[in-house]
Amino acid sequence: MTAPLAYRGVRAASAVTSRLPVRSRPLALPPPGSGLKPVPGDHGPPLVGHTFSLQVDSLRFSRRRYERYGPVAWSGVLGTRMVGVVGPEAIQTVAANRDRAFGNAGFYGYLIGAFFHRGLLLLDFAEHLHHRRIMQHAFTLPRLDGYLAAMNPRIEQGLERWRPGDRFPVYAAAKAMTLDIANAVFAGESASPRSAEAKRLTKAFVDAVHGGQAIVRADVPGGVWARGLRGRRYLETYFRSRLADKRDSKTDDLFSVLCRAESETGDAFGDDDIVNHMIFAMMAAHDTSTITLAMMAYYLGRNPEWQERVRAESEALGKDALDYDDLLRLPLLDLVFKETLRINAPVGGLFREAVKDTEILGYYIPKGTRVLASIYQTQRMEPWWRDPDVFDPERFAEERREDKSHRYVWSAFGGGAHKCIGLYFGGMEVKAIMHRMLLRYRWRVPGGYEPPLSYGTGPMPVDGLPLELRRLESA
Ligand code: HEM
Repeated sequence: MTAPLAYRGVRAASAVTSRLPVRSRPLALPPPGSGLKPVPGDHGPPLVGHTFSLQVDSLRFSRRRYERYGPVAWSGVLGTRMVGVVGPEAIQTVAANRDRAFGNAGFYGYLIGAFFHRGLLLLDFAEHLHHRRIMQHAFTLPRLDGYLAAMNPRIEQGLERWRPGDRFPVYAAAKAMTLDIANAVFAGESASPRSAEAKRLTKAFVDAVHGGQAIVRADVPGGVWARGLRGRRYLETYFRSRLADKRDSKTDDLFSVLCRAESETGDAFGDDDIVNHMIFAMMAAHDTSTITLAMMAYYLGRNPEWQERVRAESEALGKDALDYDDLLRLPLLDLVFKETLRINAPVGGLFREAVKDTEILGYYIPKGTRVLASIYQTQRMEPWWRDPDVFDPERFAEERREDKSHRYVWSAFGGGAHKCIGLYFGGMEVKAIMHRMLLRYRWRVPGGYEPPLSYGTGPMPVDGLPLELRRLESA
């Protein structure tokens, strides 16, 4: 299985642009007497800047930049100037946002606003808090238990459809399964995943997600952006046309729950809010869980001793379909989950825009500056992690707890007001699928294979991620 043509094209472009000379200069001069330092950096080649290098080899690019400029540096990326910041202190400044200096609407609006406008992550300050308080009610423990119960049969049917073989594309299979789960558990779509209705919904959704990752960010007919806009329009029509029924229904899918959700003060969502939140939440849940599941399978394939340990733990539980409480009985699986998210954070960074003049680690950040707080890079770099490229789940075990060195050294779910609202949902989904996968299959990575990763919102495999998958004798 080879990487798609588009990815190979971007890699070739990166090989060219990364060799072109660049001119370093400060982003902006700090106010005299402020004691602040100017942010160093360079735009990169005209127009494209460092877009290609960041997309095909984000880690190498960031490590080099760190060596050259330190923890705060600016670059030209995706048609804009962006300050990248690395390290737990810098992430904390941005995520905790104590001075209320960083807003989400500006940079996220620029990147994905055309497809996901007024999603929770794109709201700011008081309005964000108001919406979050209502949405929180869709993620309580009893709700999670209900979602898991609805998920279990879909997981079983999905795994049943897998055809083991020497090059089983686990990323593609995980994507099909999480999309099917999203249709059922989020949208409450009862149609079979093979029905025309479910396929249309899935396609619209996938197109909208891809739209946000387009390099050519314009409505060119037939282009990724244009397909994304079409997908968004379909999703709006889909959810809007079902709203009245959903408001009357008592079902337990997220769509229905959001229609009924109320904050402590009795506030509820209007129709537009529900449509916008549904589209965003499905996006936020989907690629993140899919990448985590596929990469977890990859690391377990490369580390058979860990695969056997977590399989033994799952077998000892003695049941296929998990309840929410069972997750506590799978501590080794939790270590593997955390380590996978450390090595391969699917949301690689937090995108913000300064809403007033401010500073990060003593560097001057003028109002309007776009900032990326780099989670992926921080989780993969010394001095914050020992042997950062080594898969070592036990670094999270009670005796070691390497993640305790700083509150933000492991921040795969972000932090502060916008911390992932679906973190327990995501963990539950990934673990429930992996648990059943361990009971049914054994797998390994074909000799020497390493997945080519493209960097969209975070690192993701581009080739389907082939594994040698075999059914267990006893399954
Ligand atoms: C392994 C899976 C997941 C990872 C790694 C992840 C990661 C993240 C991160 C890092 C953020 C913060 C982004 C920022 O501050 O800029 C975030 C926000 C968010 N996530 Fe997740 N996520 C995952 C799964 C989910 C799931 C399953 C859902 C929904 C069920 C979800 C819904 C959201 C929403 C709605 C936000 C915005 C929260 C806000 O702005 O208040 N995520 N996620």
